[in-house]
Amino acid sequence: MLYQVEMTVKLPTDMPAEQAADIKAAEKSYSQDLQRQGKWRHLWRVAGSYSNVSIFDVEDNAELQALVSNLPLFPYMEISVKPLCRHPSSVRDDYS
Ligand SMILES: O=C(O)CC1=CCC(=O)O1
Repeated sequence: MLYQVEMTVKLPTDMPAEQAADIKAAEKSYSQDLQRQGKWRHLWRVAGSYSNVSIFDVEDNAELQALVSNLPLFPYMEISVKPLCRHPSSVRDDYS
């Protein structure tokens, strides 16, 4: 199943810079691993913000919940999820 996930990062303003850098590095490593597995299909920055729009390709709601809740930045993000299905006018054949 495909999901559009929008994540907005809200780090506490008083978080030490080194701690923030460590969490961001862990987030990058975690997300790149999922991208290489094909589970995190797209990762786009929303221009002008500290938000991203991502497309996940996972088995079901439970797998999405597991992956997203393990994000190192999860405690510091607002997240919205929209399930996607194929558009009848789409000419692409590389997703279901
Ligand atoms: O910077 C972000 O949008 C948060 C994030 C998600 C994956 C990643 O590497 O950073």
